[in-house]
Amino acid sequence: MQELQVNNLTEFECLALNSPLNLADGHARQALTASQARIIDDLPNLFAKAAARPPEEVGLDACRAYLGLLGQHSHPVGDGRVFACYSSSVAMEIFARALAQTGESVALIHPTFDNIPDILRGVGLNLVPLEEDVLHDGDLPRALLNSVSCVFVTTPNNPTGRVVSEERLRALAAQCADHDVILALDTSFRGFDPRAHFDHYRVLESSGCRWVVIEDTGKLWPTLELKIGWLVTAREPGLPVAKIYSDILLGSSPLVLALVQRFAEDAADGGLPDLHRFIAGNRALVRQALAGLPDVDFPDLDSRASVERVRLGARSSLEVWSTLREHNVYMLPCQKFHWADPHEGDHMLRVALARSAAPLGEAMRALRFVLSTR
Ligand SMILES: N=C(N)NC[C@@H](O)CC(=O)C(=O)O
Repeated sequence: MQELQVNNLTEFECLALNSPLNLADGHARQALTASQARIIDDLPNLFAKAAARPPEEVGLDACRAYLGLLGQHSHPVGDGRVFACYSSSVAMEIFARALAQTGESVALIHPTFDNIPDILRGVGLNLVPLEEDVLHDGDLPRALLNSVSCVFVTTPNNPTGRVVSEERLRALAAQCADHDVILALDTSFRGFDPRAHFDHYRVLESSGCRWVVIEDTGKLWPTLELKIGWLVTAREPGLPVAKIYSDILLGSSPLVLALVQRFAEDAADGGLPDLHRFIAGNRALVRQALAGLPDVDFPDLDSRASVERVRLGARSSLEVWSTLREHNVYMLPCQKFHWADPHEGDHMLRVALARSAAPLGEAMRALRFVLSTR
């Protein structure tokens, strides 16, 4: 069989897109709840209302609803430094292009989803891996901060689910201020973990550091990729973000913004705790389905994110992935999360949890079968 050449995690995810047993991407693919289905049924009305209002108003209401849902009350919405993009990756590309005009090196959390290092390298930036334990254990080394123009952190991290605490964020922002290093946060998974709902913007705005935050509505709700990535900046980020945003976008769809607002309001009305219980139930299903298999365990016991890593002992994640594919079941081998040292991921898979129980259960039975025969 011709050797399959897969260049990044998203290409692994593309291979899975048409399978009913796609547990590869971290996008929300569970069934709509009843209240979410009512919002979708109301789309014609949403369309008419969004069309009749000034786009800026629609955007402000959507951002306030979403960030307010997640505890981000000190967000600078309305201050000309919140940029709505079609996705968080578009927001990241705009940030990366702006950053590349002012600096050369970025300390990037390791491991993390590989489209982040790929986007940063794609604009010519050099990357220095920032191991999670180094990030979480205390102040960053001065030598590191003196060698980069930006520290880029995914929190909660993907795939580990580790969250930067309020105390750690305050200390990290203070260090970045002292060294005049930009602090960038990708908060795409924040919706799943209440530990990430402290007011990050209050901490950042009072820190004195230059900062950028990328918010992503795309991981929470099954809206068929109708989502917004917000790029939010400090008052004076020292980056041409507005200029590069205008090079790429005039703005995002008022209909999508209005949809995000309605889903955020539904989440505030009990939907978010329900979602947390749903993901926790799926995490328990995964761990129960694989219980008792020799050398199989779960490295991220404290994670609340909508993904779960499975450690496979000496089994090769690529071989397991290939065998699962023969059963039309897809997950993610973890090598490419370890963008600076892929072998660290040789024996781990990532399972997507934002899926309905039936396909998740069927895929777990297939995974248990494959692991029990290796
Ligand atoms: N632009 C890209 N590559 N999008 C894929 C990304 O959203 C998937 C993801 O983040 C995850 O599966 O965890």
